Amino acid sequence: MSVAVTASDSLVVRTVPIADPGDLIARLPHPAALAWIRHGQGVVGWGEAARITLPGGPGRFADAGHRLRELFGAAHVEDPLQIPGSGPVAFGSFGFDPKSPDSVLIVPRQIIGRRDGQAWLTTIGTGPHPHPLAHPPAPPTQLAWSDGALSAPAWEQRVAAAVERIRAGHLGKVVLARDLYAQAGEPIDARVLLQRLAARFPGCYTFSVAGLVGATPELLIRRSGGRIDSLVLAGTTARGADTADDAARAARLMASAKDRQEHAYAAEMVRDALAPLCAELTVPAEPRLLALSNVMHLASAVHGRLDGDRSVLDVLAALHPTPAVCGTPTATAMDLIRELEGMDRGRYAGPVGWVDARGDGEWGIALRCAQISGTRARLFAGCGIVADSVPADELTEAQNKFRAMQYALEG
Ligand SMILES: C=C(O[C@@H]1C=C(C(=O)O)C=C[C@H]1O)C(=O)O
Repeated sequence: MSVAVTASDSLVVRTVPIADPGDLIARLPHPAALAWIRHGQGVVGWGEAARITLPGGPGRFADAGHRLRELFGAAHVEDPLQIPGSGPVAFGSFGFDPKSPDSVLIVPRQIIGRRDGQAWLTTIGTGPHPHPLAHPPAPPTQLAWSDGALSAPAWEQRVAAAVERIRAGHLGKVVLARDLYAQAGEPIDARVLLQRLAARFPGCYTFSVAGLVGATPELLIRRSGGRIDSLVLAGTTARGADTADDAARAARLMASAKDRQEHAYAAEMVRDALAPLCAELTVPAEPRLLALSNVMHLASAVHGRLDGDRSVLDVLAALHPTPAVCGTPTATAMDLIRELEGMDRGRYAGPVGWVDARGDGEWGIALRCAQISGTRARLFAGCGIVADSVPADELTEAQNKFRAMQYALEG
């Protein structure tokens, strides 16, 4: 594990209320953006007061909590607001696979937050603060697309292999993903992607952490004081060509035994993982429909009240990976993903979000996203596979999910 504190060993943190800053993304001074925004509310940050990189292992969430308690515990904090997201905040993104060494937490030098009619600015670290650079965002140009680890037909064969394993009784569900590359003529500016995603998917969580940029509909866990919320998604169909087609597709999704089963695996695991941590927990008996501009999902909104003093990172440790992105049983599905996907997911399908010094925070599952490295974007999309899955349909579903980031890059 490495902790690079770039400002000062003991952080100096100051939060002040500010007038409504308007569009948070427009406030980001340069492409290395940190962001977590939904319906125009959330937190954005820039600069690095500290960066914590974590080795792999199932203990990475506990390690992260420990390092942050040390860092924030030693900080000199002035925070008259004392609300979720005020005071010191770390943006984070964890590797999907416990074997992945990619997990990272970044404490920015400056943060702007906006929620429920309140706005604040937090400055972290001593010394001069980086001045907003006059670096206006420019959209990507000359995009060239190519397959990632597997071509579409090769990936369909892997889905067929997964269906065979499921039918043979090895497991109930596995989520298989694909990657896709986009090469641009100039370095890709995350702010353009964030603007496009936030405008097209206002109800999703538009995020950017250490080059991982996307708009996820899936809230893994929000902690505000003792209260927690989660939105479990699994079971997907494309949007219809017109209103009648859309309504017919929605009705088919709600009635589909295959999609209901995919969803039940995920909702039941989230219930079972949260129950021992909660004094109160409500899980709906039936999923409802969540419609996005590219796809529709079956969704279960879960609410609860934590028992005892647990940080949002403690809850993450209990939840990740849910069957929405891994499968059932978890260990068998993780092994099958390693065997069949032919790629390392990196931080795709891992938790992404932020945590403050009180242990409040909001974390989604990093979906509908791409890893940006200079002029290249690596996009990811996956689908839940069960006994009745049809490989060609799963390929179409993955292509529909890719559309979010393809739009972010192409406009
Ligand atoms: C794996 C992804 O999405 C997940 C899988 C879903 C499904 O299989 O129906 C639906 C929502 C997400 O939980 C993805 O978008 O890459």
